[in-house]
Amino acid sequence: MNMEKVNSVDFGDFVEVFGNVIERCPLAAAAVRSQRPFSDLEDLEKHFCTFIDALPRSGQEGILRCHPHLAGRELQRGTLAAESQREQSAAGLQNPGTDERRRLAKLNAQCRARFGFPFVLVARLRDPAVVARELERRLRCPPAQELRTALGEVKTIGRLRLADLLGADCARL
Ligand SMILES: NC(=O)N[C@H]1NC(=O)NC1=O
Repeated sequence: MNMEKVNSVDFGDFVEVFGNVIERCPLAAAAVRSQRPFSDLEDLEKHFCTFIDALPRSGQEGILRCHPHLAGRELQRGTLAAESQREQSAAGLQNPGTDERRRLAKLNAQCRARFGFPFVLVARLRDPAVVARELERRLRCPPAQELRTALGEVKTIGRLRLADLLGADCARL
């Protein structure tokens, strides 16, 4: 898919295609579309980042809360959004060993209790042991730092999803 196409599709198609660049947040795509025309992938990505940065803290936390748990029940059931299912499966999180599953569930619960939102991390670039180690490290960080880290991960997940959509000849457009 080229940028000419991205810039010319109608609102409904744009939101349909880019509606999960930020997990379960089609509002981001709806807002970004008004910034057309986009010059290239980086420009489009920049507008998604600007949308996130402009939100009040409550909105940024809301974005994080829209993310499914890493290695959670939805992944085992196959009910995640297609992108999440692919990313978490690529990290080997679908079939972790029993100990690893317990460890991740405990870390997820501790994160929710401490920060009020789930851990968000670019799953496809890591494996289960690295994910668990990373979560243990982040659990000890101050809340403001964890919010910044998690939003940085959301942006990277979004950049990779955009690259997938634009790199592939998107059949939905
Ligand atoms: N919680 C969380 O990080 N979820 C995700 N990360 C990722 O790369 N895909 C996801 O679904």
